[in-house]
Amino acid sequence: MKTETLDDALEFAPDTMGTTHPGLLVVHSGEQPKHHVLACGEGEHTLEVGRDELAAAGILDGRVSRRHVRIELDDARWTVRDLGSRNGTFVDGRRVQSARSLSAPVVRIGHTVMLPVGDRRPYEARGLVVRDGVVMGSSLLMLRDRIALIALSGASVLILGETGAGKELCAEAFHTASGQSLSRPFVAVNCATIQKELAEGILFGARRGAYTGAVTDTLGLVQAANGGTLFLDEVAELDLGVQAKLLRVLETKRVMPLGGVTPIEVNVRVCAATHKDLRVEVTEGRFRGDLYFRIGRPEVRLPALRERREEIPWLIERALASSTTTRAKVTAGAEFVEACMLRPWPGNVRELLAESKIAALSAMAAHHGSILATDLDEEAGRALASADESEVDARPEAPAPEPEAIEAALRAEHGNVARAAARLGVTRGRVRRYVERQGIDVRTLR
Ligand SMILES: Nc1ncnc2c1ncn2[C@@H]1O[C@H](COP(=O)(O)OP(=O)(O)OP(=O)(O)O)[C@@H](O)[C@H]1O
Repeated sequence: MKTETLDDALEFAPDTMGTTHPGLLVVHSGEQPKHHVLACGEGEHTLEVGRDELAAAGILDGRVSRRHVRIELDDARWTVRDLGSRNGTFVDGRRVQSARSLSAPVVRIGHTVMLPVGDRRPYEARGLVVRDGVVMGSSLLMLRDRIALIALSGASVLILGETGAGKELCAEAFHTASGQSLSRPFVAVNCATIQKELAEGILFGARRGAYTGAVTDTLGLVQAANGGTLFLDEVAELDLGVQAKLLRVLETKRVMPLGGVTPIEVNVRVCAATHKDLRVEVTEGRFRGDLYFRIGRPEVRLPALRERREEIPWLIERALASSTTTRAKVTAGAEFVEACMLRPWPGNVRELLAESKIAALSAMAAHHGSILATDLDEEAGRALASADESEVDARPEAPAPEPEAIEAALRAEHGNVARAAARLGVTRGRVRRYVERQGIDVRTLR
């Protein structure tokens, strides 16, 4: 179901003339995160960017030439052309004269990182907000408005999203918008971590003597959330028997602790989250249909970090500011930000925050005040190795390369493990294990 909001007017469907509204989003410059939209002229699809255009947006970058780069959106393809600049144009991390791509590339000129966008209007209208340390680009701001509307309607909500993308923050936003935040409880539980045998006691409580070891009455999480919000993270992992009991609690607004005889009145709002498709879980008999219709609708989808890359420079800044070790001691260089924007981040915001801190420590250990692309761990933010990859690695017909060959490849690739592995035709894991075993410091090869 699509939740109608007043904000839907801001969803910017292509207008009836079929015109697009391309632009360029400056996301980082001069070691600082930015959020500036450079617009093509009305009805135009080409934009030239140089020192003056950036200066007009308040961005001073001495490494950008007066006429630097031209970016064009034509027939759903981006073309990026260097205009004879002194310091070059980089597209997805590689210096180019000209490049064409179907997906929007990461473009770097001088110390400035930019993202072309097919429709600049949401970025202009909503901007980017950092509130209480939470970074919200235009898609998150729209999502927050939707969640607020659902909360006000009194319904529950299901948040779909990958691990680390910020589902719990969305649940907190739901709680706050329900008008329940003032002294009302917000209780979060990760259903994947509850042992099946203990689940009922944990959720619904237990009376003394209900089972061996129950020496006192224990309060369940449902009762703890009474009057407020119960956040059921990874709800698809809840045992089927417990699902039935939870549904009953929600329908009757009464909970019966294990070993109890009198039900207790409870009033909780449920916000559930999962990275699975609950409809498939229902079809395949792992999730109860009746519970799905009670807590699985309406749903909102939290975009993965790679779908909202404009937030990455701001999140890196948050990561550095959140630790006294790194705060005001290192800043993020443009090439580091660019490298981060080119990785898929399967662990989303959680992973980016952690890896930014590690990179900052690496920069500090090397005594440079700016974090470089080479400070980013080779494996950070990359897709996790699949079982297939390890199988390939283990095949007898793929003999391990000689140590000399590995070291030569590492030297040729200046310590870059992924590129050395590609050069040797083996997996990254194999080269990385060799590096670890031999205690090779790849940074000395850079
Ligand atoms: N937009 C954001 N701005 C700042 N920090 C964020 C943002 N989104 C997530 N985080 C941080 O990233 C971490 C992971 O977020 P959260 O726990 O909400 O993710 P999740 O989707 O619930 O993850 P999981 O499914 O693994 O439980 C937390 O430390 C959170 O504070």
